[in-house]
Amino acid sequence: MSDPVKVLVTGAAGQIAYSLLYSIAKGDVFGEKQPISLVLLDIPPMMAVLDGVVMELQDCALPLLAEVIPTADEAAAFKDIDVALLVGAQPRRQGMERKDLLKANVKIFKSQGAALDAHAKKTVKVVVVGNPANTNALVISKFAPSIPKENFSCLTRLDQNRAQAQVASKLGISNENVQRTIIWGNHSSTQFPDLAHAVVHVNGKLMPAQEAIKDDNWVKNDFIQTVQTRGGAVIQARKLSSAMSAAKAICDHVRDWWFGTGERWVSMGIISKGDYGIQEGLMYSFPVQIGTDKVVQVVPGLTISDFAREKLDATQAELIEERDCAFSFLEA
Ligand SMILES: NC(=O)c1ccc[n+]([C@@H]2O[C@H](COP(=O)([O-])OP(=O)(O)OC[C@H]3O[C@@H](n4cnc5c(N)ncnc54)[C@H](O)[C@@H]3O)[C@@H](O)[C@H]2O)c1
Ligand SMILES: O=C(O)C[C@H](O)C(=O)O
Repeated sequence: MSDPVKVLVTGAAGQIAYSLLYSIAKGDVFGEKQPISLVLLDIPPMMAVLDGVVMELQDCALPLLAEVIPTADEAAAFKDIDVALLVGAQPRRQGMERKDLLKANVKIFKSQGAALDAHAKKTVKVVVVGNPANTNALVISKFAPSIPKENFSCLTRLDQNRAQAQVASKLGISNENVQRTIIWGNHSSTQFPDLAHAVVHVNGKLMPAQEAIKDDNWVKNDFIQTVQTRGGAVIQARKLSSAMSAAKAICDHVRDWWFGTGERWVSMGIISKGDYGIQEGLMYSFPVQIGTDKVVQVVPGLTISDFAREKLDATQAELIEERDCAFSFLEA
């Protein structure tokens, strides 16, 4: 067997982690032959709860779980890690937008950026989940200047999965028969879930999703709004933010980064290099393909309609505002 992959999960005593840790430890992400060393970071008041999580992981008697390291110490947590899954942050409650969390949460990512810079492997792959995810990811990348910018991402895979599931449900087909749904921009209610390039298999035939749906009003209104506001709808129903679906999306995101996507397109927040006219340096969700070398590349050459352009720019404008606000808090 190979050496363990060292995976840090922050917010390890929280609700997303409770679903996520089992999937990682049993081999859903890094494969059924890859041993895992799990590092679990949370804040000091949560250490007793974290002890319970550690007991449960032990009681799962999983063959791949080589070691579990619970800690409240950032330096110890980031030491020599291969993968950082940064979940730990306040979740939003009913009536809040994700950017309302900015003030509390950006400080966490500044401090963790310094720890990442000082202690992690330079090849570390970073996925930010804690909201507002794009801006937190941008903050941590700035405070970890020795880690290549390409190694930072934020989670928009949950939005992609939501979009895929909405289309599957509309057409009465299975989820695997819907491909190339795209999420552009911010993991917020300004994100643009885009079906212009999506394809579906219906009755054994591959066709553009919009041709199969035959309902432009649904594509341009109901679909977009449902995906944009799905996180809020879950909060309203559960009184807690999404956790099971978020954990599943994190697994999808990391597995695809680790092994590559092949011909599939997936959406993830990455630091813009200017593709599709998006300001360089912003953490923006694009459709990407990932090679077996773990290199992420934006899908090139997509036609952007006037309708799409407006949406791409609106979510970009929100990200610029969030970025400026985050850095003003950090400088204050
Ligand atoms: N990007 C996405 O798609 C997506 C989806 C769902 C939730 N989220 C976000 O993920 C975050 C976590 O959600 P949750 O439901 O697990 O919340 P939760 O409140 O159940 O758990 C968060 C955990 O983070 C811990 N924490 C707080 N500060 C920390 C720090 N500095 N270091 C380490 N741990 C810290 C808390 O003690 C808590 O145990 C929230 O910000 C939520 O909004 C993002
Ligand atoms: O919406 C939230 O605040 C939680 C999460 O980001 C989600 O999309 O479910």
